[in-house]
Amino acid sequence: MVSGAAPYDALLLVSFGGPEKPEDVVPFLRNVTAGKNIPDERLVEVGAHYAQFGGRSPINDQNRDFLAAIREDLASNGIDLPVYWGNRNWDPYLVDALGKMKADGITRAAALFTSAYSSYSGCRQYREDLAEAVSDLEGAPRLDKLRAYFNHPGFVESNVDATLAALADLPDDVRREAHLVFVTHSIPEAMNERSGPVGRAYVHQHRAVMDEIGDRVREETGHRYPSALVYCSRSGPPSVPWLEPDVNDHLTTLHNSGVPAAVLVPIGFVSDHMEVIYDLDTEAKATAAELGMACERAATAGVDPRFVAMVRDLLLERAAAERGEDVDRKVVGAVPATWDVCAPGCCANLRGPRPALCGSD
Ligand SMILES: CC1=C(CCC(=O)O)c2cc3nc(cc4[nH]c(cc5[nH]c(cc1n2)c(C)c5CCC(=O)O)c(CCC(=O)O)c4C)C(CCC(=O)O)=C3C
Ligand SMILES: [Fe+2]
Repeated sequence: MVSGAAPYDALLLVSFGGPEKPEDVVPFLRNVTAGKNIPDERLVEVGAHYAQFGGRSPINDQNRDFLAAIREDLASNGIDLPVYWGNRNWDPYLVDALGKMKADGITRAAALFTSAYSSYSGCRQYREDLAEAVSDLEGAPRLDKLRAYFNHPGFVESNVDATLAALADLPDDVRREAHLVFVTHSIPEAMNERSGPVGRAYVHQHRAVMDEIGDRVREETGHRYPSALVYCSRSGPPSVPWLEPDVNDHLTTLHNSGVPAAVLVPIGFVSDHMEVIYDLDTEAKATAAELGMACERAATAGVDPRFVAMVRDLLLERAAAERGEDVDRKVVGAVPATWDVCAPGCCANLRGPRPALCGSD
């Protein structure tokens, strides 16, 4: 059978994983922070965030919904391809997913990461964990990572509509004076310096998304909302510089300069992860309430049909490229489509080299 997905015989959804019950929280945090320089106080603090939500992260349920939506989208577009799911840090683990794929006779799969941007944490670390997962698995399927999709129209347009909807939810009398506050996960400055093939891709890619959303919101509303890129979820010791400003500090700064309203746009997250429901919906919303600022949070891409259809588009694009055909790589904004195969040293591991899949190194 020749399908649009050839040479692939499967799709693998690669994600972070999260705890599903209180007893999972400590072992999950140990998995995430093994070998990382994260202070104990930070772990206690993050453990309390999970406890506040019954010890259950929303991320796995969101991936289950995403998988169901991807399967339905592929099937209704005539693409008969099994879809698997594995996580770096919690059950179902990557090694189990790959074992199942091998047992099912899968030989070559495309992999979609639930991270839209280039950085060690969002790309190479996943590639390293994939390499580790196949290291003891003779005959494991070959894997190709689908390109970073921060600037794919399916991702950006979902976020544009979510921003417009959140603006519409602000009180009428403050809407025109609102600021857009684009939020992503903070990372160490040194990690940003080494993101992508030439460095700083993490911030550069986020800025491109922020600018494109700002332009499209202006087209729709006739108003250019002032914007900033800010960060949440800083960890690591205080002596190590991470990307700033923190979202709470930024809201305070806006308030002090007389801004009465803000829309939080979590462009760094593809669904409502713990960072979104805790750092934004709980903590940042409380900061805004204390300041007396109106504040709405835009929805994440989640299972927006455009975002789900993007997965099919990226799969078919890469499949065609692997077959040696010319491909039309859909992108919006100022940054061109990113590479299919990561170059040597792309998103360098600052702790030293570890084997990684899906790259030329
Ligand atoms: C760039 C980035 C993404 C986005 C890309 C992607 O999506 O992969 C991301 C996603 C996520 N991060 C998550 C959770 C955690 N991240 C931590 C720690 C860290 N994250 C970092 C960066 C990122 N992280 C970094 C540089 C660290 C320091 C330690 C290290 O260098 O690795 C810690 C340890 C405690 C703490 O320090 O906060 C936890 C618990 C969850 C699950 C959430 C849920 O349960 O819904 C998700 C999706
Ligand atoms: Fe994280």
